[in-house]
Amino acid sequence: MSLMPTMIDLLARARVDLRMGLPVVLTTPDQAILALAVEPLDTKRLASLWALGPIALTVTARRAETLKARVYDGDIARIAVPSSADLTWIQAVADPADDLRTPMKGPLRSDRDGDVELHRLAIALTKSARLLPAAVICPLQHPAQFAQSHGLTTLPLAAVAPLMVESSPLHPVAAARLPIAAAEAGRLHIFRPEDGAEEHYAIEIGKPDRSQPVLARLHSACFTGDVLGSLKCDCGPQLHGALTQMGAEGQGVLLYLNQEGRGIGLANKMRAYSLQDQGFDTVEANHRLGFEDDERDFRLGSAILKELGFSSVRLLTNNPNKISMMEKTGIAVTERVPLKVGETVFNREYLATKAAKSGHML
Ligand SMILES: Nc1nc2c(ncn2[C@@H]2O[C@H](COP(=O)(O)OP(=O)(O)OP(=O)(O)O)[C@@H](O)[C@H]2O)c(=O)[nH]1
Ligand SMILES: [Zn+2]
Repeated sequence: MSLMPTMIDLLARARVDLRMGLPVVLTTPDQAILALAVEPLDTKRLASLWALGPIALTVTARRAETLKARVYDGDIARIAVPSSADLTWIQAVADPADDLRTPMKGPLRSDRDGDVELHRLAIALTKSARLLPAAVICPLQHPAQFAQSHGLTTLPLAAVAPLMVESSPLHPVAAARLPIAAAEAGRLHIFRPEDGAEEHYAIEIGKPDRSQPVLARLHSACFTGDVLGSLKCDCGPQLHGALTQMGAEGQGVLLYLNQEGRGIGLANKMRAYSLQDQGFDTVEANHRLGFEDDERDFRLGSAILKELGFSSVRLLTNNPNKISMMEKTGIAVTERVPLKVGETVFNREYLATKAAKSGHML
């Protein structure tokens, strides 16, 4: 019995299944659906899905608004898939890449009435799998039998929903001394969540006194900025500026949270960049893709700080949401330390948009 997968294991498995283009079975006591992520969908699997019955394409309300499709279900919309629709049609509705070239996707008809909790779960799963937030869905009559005969992962809503809402507990895995350019007295700690999602890191500079507020930064991963030195954002200079300040003060802690692209993943961030090349700003691009402006979970930051023994911080940030999330999750912010570095001609508009639309302090 103890070797059987727990609900957290099944959730991790479902994320991988969706990324591979496999269906997952989602159930309540009264109904069941088969859900596949649109992004890795192929013609063979789509044909097998059609053989089961009518299909709905579930997208977020953000994407539906761009498509001018009716939203009857709050934060999601169920778009009826016409029997003439092929894979290209489905992917064009889900993916805004060609919106400007082919603006007319419709007329699109949205389903209404009925219970949509399972559709909402399907969208949450595609997001947590860092895929485009869109799923093709078909009702299932005999879910247990179907899942068993096809070898599919089944997630009962009641058991999995609380796991999707809570941040997964994080555990320290390993730590070692790491002298860096900004400070010879560096120590890198690795934290691993129980749900199989990305690991996160903390670089501790010096030996900060746990009874005092520590100079801290919650840095979200930005491969383009941190590693490649992209001029489109200010992440690289912020990362190095924060470490340099910690080095100069002789102590501090920088959390490197693997929430690339404000939590949408690098592939989706590149989709957003491509939309930005078409003239949309950073917030509009996220919305056209079907995401909120910011999909990050900053509770991770407080969990890691607590695990390291800190209870209060002097937070290096310009983002008021980071401060309120720290406070809400039990880390006192005694001071906000502004971090203004790295403005370029390429990121000036991006920084202005963050100030105008996301409440960033200039
Ligand atoms: N989706 C999306 N993400 C972006 C874009 N540009 C940068 N990012 C991501 O935005 C995040 C920026 O992280 P941070 O610098 O920690 O956060 P912040 O909200 O700017 O707050 P502070 O820097 O603390 O003021 C990183 O995950 C980047 O990968 C963009 O145009 N679209
Ligand atoms: Zn960046």
